[in-house]
Amino acid sequence: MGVLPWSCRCGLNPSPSKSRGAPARPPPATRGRRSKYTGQSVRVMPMRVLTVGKKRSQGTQLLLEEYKEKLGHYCDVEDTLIKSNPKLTSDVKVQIEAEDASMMQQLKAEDFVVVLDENGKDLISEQIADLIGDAGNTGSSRLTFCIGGPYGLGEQVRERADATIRLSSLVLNHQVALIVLMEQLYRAWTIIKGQKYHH
Ligand SMILES: C[S@@+](CC[C@H](N)C(=O)[O-])C[C@H]1O[C@@H](n2cnc3c(N)ncnc32)[C@H](O)[C@@H]1O
Repeated sequence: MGVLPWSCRCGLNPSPSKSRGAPARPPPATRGRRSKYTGQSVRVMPMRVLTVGKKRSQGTQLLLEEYKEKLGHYCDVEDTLIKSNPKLTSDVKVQIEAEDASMMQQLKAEDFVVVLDENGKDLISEQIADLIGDAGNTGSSRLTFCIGGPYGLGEQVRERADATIRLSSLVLNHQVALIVLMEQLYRAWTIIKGQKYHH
């Protein structure tokens, strides 16, 4: 059987025993389950998630509340919904610029800004824990995550980013991205605290 066309690009092969390429990630048994901050005291900064969008679905809101409560055991968490397409324009460029300006208004100089983008840096969960710990050492006073609307984030926010990360190589709906991010932030804190959630 020939190698599937996508296997060389992503490093995965449907039949690992016949694979010639390196796997995209190390197998779980060899992956570290700890962050460099596991078991250490980390400066706790409030977290905020900025999302561009319209009214959230009930399901998203329920899950969001659940993760806000879980995360709230470790740090203050705030979520802010930025109105999508405030100018009600049909020009995509104008829409992105208006959403970009609204998001920039929310960002303060003392924010450590993490932009979520499907082309961002690929992190494993332990590295999200590292990111939280590292951000606490920068002198920033708040950790802010930015999720774009249907056409993504604008130039100003992208340039303001202290880090740009991705949650998957797939493009996610902004509500899905929000929930995945919240779960990963909760997971990251359990990694820092050495708790049993992550194994
Ligand atoms: C529907 S996506 C927008 C996709 C659009 N192609 C773009 O240029 O960003 C809405 C937002 O969800 C977030 N998002 C979607 N997929 C993501 C992924 N795989 N990793 C991280 N964030 C993602 C990003 O913040 C993105 O701006």
